[in-house]
This record gives sequence, C-alpha cells and structure tokens, in this order.
Amino acid sequence: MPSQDFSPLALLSVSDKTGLIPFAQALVQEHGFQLLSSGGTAKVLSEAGIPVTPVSTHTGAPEILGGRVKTLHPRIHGGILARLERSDDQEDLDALGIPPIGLVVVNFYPFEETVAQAGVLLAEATEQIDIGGPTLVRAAAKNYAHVTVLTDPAQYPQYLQLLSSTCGESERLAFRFQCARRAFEQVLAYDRAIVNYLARPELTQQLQPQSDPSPVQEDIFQLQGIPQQRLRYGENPHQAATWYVVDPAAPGWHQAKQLQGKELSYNNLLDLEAARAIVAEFGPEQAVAVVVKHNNPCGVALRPSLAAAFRAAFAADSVSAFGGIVGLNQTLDRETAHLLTEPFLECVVAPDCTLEAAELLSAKKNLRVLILPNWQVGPAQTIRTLAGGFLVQDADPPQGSDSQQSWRVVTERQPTPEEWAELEFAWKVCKHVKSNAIVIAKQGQTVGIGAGQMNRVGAVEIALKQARSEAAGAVLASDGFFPFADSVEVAAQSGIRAIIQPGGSIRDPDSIAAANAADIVMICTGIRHFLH
Ligand SMILES: NC(=O)c1ncn([C@@H]2O[C@H](COP(=O)(O)O)[C@@H](O)[C@H]2O)c1NC=O
Repeated sequence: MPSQDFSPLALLSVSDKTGLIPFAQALVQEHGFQLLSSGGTAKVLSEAGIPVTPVSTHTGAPEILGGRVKTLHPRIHGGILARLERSDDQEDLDALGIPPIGLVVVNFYPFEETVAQAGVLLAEATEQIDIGGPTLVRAAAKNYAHVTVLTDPAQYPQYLQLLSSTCGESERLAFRFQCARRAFEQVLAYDRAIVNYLARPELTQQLQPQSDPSPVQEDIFQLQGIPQQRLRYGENPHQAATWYVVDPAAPGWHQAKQLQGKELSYNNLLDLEAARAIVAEFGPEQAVAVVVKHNNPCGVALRPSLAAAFRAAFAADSVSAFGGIVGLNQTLDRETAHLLTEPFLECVVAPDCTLEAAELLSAKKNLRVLILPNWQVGPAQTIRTLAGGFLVQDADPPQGSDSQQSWRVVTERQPTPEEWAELEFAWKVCKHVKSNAIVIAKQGQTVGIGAGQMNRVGAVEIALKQARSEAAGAVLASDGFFPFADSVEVAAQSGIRAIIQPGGSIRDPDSIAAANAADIVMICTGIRHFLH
C-alpha cells in the first residue's frame, strides 16, 4: 500500500453506480481509504461487503425531507473545505472533531434524462434537481489544493493509476486541478439544463393555482460594459459619468474617429446618437442633414446635395441650431465644410470626410468632427434605469415594419405622390422627437417642430407658431393619435394640407371629419412612435 500524504477519508455519493464497487474496493483494499456514503450508495457498498460509514452516522443527522438533505452538513463541508496548511482551519476542525476529507466522488441526479422523457410533470422534474451533489462538487473543486473530486465513473481508473504511481505532489496537484475544472464545467452544464427546461413555455400551465399567477419568464439580464472613457462630467458638472462599450468589435461610437475638437461630453454623445438615429432613417441615396439640440432635432432636410441639405436643416430653425450637433449621411465635402465653419456648432458627424473638407474645418478648432463608418447600425435594445432596477425594450428600428404599404388613407381625398413623400419624411423625423411630438414639413425640410409637450394640441400650436406662413401647404406628422379633433382644426386654420398619425383613438371619426371638412388628406399608420 503506497504511503499517503492526503486524508484517506473519501465521500462517495453517486446516482450512477457504474463501476462503483470495484473502484470502492480498490480504494479500501489497495489504498487504505475509509468510506463515507449517502444512503443509497452506502447500501450498495455494504451489500457488496465493502466497509462504509453512512453519512448520517458520521454527522449524527439523519437524511431528511425524502433525501432533499443528505450530505448538507458542516461535518461534511468542513471536512472538504478545510485549508489544511492553515492553523486556524485546523483548529476549527480539531475543536469540532471534524476529520478532513481527501476524495469526493459524486455524480448528480439524472435531471436531463428525466426531463427528456415524455409527460414528465414539473413537480417530478423539480425533485430531480440535485442540490447536495453540486454543493459537494463545488466545495471539493474549490479546495483542489487538498481534495480530489471525481464526477464521472470514467475517471476512476485514471485516479487509481495515479494512486499506485510514484509521481510527486506537483503531478497530483495538476490532476486535482484538472478534475476541479471539469467538475465546475459539469455543474455549469447541469444548471444550464435546468434553466433550459424551466424556460419551456408549457410549464406555466403546470404551475399550481396557489403559485404566482404571472411568473416572470425572462432570463436574467446581464449588462456588462468595458470602460471606454471617463467623461469630464455627466448631464451636469456635479454628476460623474463614464462611457462604456458593450462589444468593442461591434459597430458603435467607440469606432468613430474624432478628427478634431475638444473631448466628447456626455451630452455630446447623447445628441450625436440622436442625430445618427435620425439620419439612419434615410438611405444614403439622397443627402440628409439634421441639427440636434437637447436630444431633439430642430431642423432636418433632405436635398440632392449635402451642402443644400445642411443649409436647409440649419435654416429650418437657425435660432435653435446655435450650438447644435449636426448629423450628415454622406461624405463631408468642401462645400458643406465651408457652410459648417460659419455658425457656432458643437459637433458634426458624417460617414466620411474629404481631405479638403477636413482642412477647412480645422480652422474651427473647438468643433468636434467625427467620422462614423457604420452609422446605420444602432442598438437592438434600449435601457432606462428606475429606482430598484431598469427597463429593457427593443429599439424602435429605422425603416421597420412601418412603411407606406401598411398605412391607410382615411379621408375622402387621396394623397398625391408628392404628398406621400412629404408625409413619409415628416413621419420619419417625428419618430425622433420627444413626445408629444408634432413635425410640420414642406419640400423635404422641417419648418416647425413641437417637442415634449404634455398635451398634443399644445405641440401642434408650437409647431405651427414656428412654421408661421410656411405652414400653408405643408404636411403635419403626429407621433400619437389625436384624442380630440382640435389639433386637426388648428392645423386646418394654418393651411396644413396633409396629416399623418397612428390613428386608434375612439374619437378618430371626429378628427377624420375635421380633415374632410378642410380638404386635408389624412393617413393612419397603425403604429405609433412615442419617445420619452
Ligand atoms: N441532498 C443532499 O444533501 C444530497 N447529497 C448528495 N446528493 C445526491 O444524492 C445522490 C446519491 O444518493 P444516494 O447515495 O442516496 O443514492 C447523488 O446524485 C448526489 O449528488 C444529494 N441529493 C440531492 O440534493
């Protein structure tokens, strides 16, 4: 019998008893182990004539709750987890008379096999979730410095071979470490099988009536970010802020190249993202420019050239555009750069920039100029915090299911092709204005925007006031339905000729009647775009 430099006490607790008897025999007869075992395992061993102490005898605590608690005892876990090189751990063991355990042999209740059978009830499957086994395995794996953990009968011969060999402690430690890693992998796979099973939709029906009638079915949401930049401050100077990136390899602002200008601020990043999202509503075929202020667009324009688009977007509300953030969807050229150098602007972002344009812009040292290659790619989900948690929702996608094909003309007059185009433009912009949102547009340019109002007619009035005489012959978009006919009536008085809105109010007929009375075209999209 080789001499031992580890505890010869082994705990065997296995559901799959394959190879158990010869292995246990070898442990006892050839290597001098004393065996501890849980009920069923102890029975098999003693029937085979192998000396074994039941865990319940060792702990003085009987197995209870029909086997739900067998090995969960400090006399077991203290013996497994003790760091034998530490005198304080040793003192604890001595004080309580706990012998260290050097080998733990466990395999789990066959959960996967159980749930693979047809017609297994949730209650039956739940009983097959092994608690004590993974606890033993995790404890032994954690203390790999002193304990060997075997989780598969296929490991038995290899372990016996190691015991018989003359190899040194470093090789034994390497073996224990490898077994520990394998053990944690098995625990992980076991838990994954449980999670997958519990996610089966049909299980909800099997829940007892006294259980929660609306259990949360979602998986745990894990949010992890890599710090990209400690920002100078947050929304206000007294708020600390950091910018995190979820996946450095995926498209996003971390891939933007800043050609010049001061460091990006928290508010710059928010406004840049708002500008990107608006620009992403439009394809690259036609030039689009947007000026964003406080996360709302104050001017958006669609034109054959980028310079013309910027000129129109800026002119849409040149008062608000002061200090704005500009988003462009085409390569920033010399002509556009020239226009950008005139007003005071905070940032400009474009998918690319010519050398000439970059040179011109360099005269405006403080203007932040960014090149964002994958500007169409936005987040798939959005996240907002609240006391005690956060909310996650799918992003409102650009050019999603909301298209002309699904829209309905609800008025007597049908839109002309030009009106269809104008309404589509206004609708796309309106989606990016804080609710209640109203956008008035004419010839591919916003002329009035009512943002973040607490009542819809108030937003209409603000937008009309800003549009002034331009409202005549313009189109109007509303992000939510009209609760009353008043918004349509006010719009009609200013000469609005077409309206796009989701529809869905019980008073839709009133709004439609008001539109018909004023010869206004109205489209109901069937989809709304609140933005809070
Ligand atoms: N509850 C406990 O304390 C506990 N301790 C060990 N087991 C598991 O019981 C099985 C062995 O039981 P038995 O020796 O009674 O056949 C093993 O799969 C082992 O992972 C337990 N069972 C379930 O959690």
